[in-house]
Amino acid sequence: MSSSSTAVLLETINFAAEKHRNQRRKDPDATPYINHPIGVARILSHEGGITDIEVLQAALLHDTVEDTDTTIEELESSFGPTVARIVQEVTDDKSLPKEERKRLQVEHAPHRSHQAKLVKLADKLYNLRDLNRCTPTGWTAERVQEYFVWASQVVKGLRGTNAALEEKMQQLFLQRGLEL
Ligand SMILES: Nc1nc2c(ncn2[C@@H]2O[C@H](COP(=O)(O)OP(=O)(O)O)[C@@H](OP(=O)(O)OP(=O)(O)O)[C@H]2O)c(=O)[nH]1
Ligand SMILES: [Mn+2]
Repeated sequence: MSSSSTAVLLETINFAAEKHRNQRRKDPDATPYINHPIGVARILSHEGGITDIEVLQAALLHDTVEDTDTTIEELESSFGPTVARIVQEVTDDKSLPKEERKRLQVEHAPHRSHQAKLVKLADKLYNLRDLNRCTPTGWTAERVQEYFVWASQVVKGLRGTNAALEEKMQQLFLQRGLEL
């Protein structure tokens, strides 16, 4: 890695950490939210073999627009049009009802760019592993299983994106009695 890409990644991690500063995960320990985007980028790099820095940056930033006051314009001026576009592609429209948002993820997944599909895949892999690690506060076993079922529908539309990540995802679905 060149020294400039190291600096770019640190700039990106710092931006995400500041934006998610006051957010926590839904697990009983209320883990800092930033653990999730860092883990998603790490899955892409360490397990998916991804070296495209803009994909790794988009992974670090992927929940900033959906879950904080960050705008796409802000991402574009700080990190450029490609990173901003990938984050836009993986951002749900929070003004829509939840059921509609979930349905649109399934419908749109096959039409996303390759870079956005990579981020989506790693996001789902992280969240499924997190559900196996511990149940979010207030979630029943049925809700956890429903998340797995829905995630398998989304991941179906992401097939052919990254063999290593899809193989690991497949194992998790099989453990739940689901086919991909
Ligand atoms: N498994 C797990 N998820 C947690 C936890 N804390 C926060 N989350 C977030 O919750 C979202 C999944 O919960 P849902 O109830 O289905 O979605 P919602 O937040 O939109 O209501 C994921 O958002 P997302 O990353 O935007 O992905 P997604 O909405 O595309 O699934 C995930 O990152 C946790 O402790 N465990
Ligand atoms: Mn996420």
